[in-house]
Amino acid sequence: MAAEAADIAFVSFERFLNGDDAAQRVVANEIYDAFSTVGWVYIKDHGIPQSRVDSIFELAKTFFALPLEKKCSWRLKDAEVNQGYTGDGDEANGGIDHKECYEHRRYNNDLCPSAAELPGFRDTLDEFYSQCLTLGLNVLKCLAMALDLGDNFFENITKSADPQLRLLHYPAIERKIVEQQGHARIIPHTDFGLCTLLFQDQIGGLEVDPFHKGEFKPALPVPGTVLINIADLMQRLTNGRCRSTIHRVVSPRTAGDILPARFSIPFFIHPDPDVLIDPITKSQDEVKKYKAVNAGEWRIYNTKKNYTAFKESAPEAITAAS
Ligand SMILES: O=C(O)CCC(=O)C(=O)O
Ligand SMILES: [Fe+2]
Repeated sequence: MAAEAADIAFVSFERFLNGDDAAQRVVANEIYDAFSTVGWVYIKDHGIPQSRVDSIFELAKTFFALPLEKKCSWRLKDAEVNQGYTGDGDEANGGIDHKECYEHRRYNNDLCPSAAELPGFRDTLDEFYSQCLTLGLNVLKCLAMALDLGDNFFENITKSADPQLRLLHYPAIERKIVEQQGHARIIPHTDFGLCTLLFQDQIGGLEVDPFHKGEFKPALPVPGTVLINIADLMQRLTNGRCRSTIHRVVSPRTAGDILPARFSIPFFIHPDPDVLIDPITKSQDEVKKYKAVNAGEWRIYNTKKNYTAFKESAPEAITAAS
């Protein structure tokens, strides 16, 4: 059942972190090449120690192993805040996902287990969050360099941004349940912010459809790397130059009637809520492919759309702006 893996480039970030301006520009162009084709890149030598990443997976295991009742005491209540625990079945836009999540934020973080409830959880996640934010902003700086937007373009639109660090658990489950029509571990979707950092364990099952032809290919786990993918707002902002591509999590392409549990850790970067995402054009005759949208409204709209419980209250205004 081995399938050809998606053609996702590997870029070493060491030359960005320690190199001179010329070395940084080479890295920037490599990243841009990946983002403007498949929309995904593996970054290695990124500066976040593997031991830290491993410790976050351990925290996730501890958290999700708690009784459901306990996890529900931190249940996500408000799509506008989008922080806390989401149970299996509570989130999926147009299908059925078999997963549970915990969302961690830097400013709105009331539904986070306290040090007394889960020692080390908040502090370790806070530290990891800043490491992800630093790496993410550096990768965005690469994009700004490659696109000649001014090196600080993204820094300037993320000053008060409150990205979302997500711990994801796909429980062990019978293969035949996940493989029913309309079901998945996470159904095909694009992410809706600027870009996403994604750490995954060794189980597999993440697949990307790079050219939207319905041909999903595995995006294999590679230790020591982080996957980064472009999301919808970046596609809009770059007038389609960077591609937000469809992905899903399904059964890993291995034998067995029971799928083992899988854990992953995405970090979704969104701009400041008051920023207008208006496509950037490079010449006078380039036509804008997308309407301008307000980043804060976009985030709330898309979050509400995904949560079964909040769906009815999703504002209609943005639907017309696609
Ligand atoms: O679990 C994964 O590997 C992917 C998760 C994902 O695509 C998402 O949460 O948006
Ligand atoms: Fe995703």
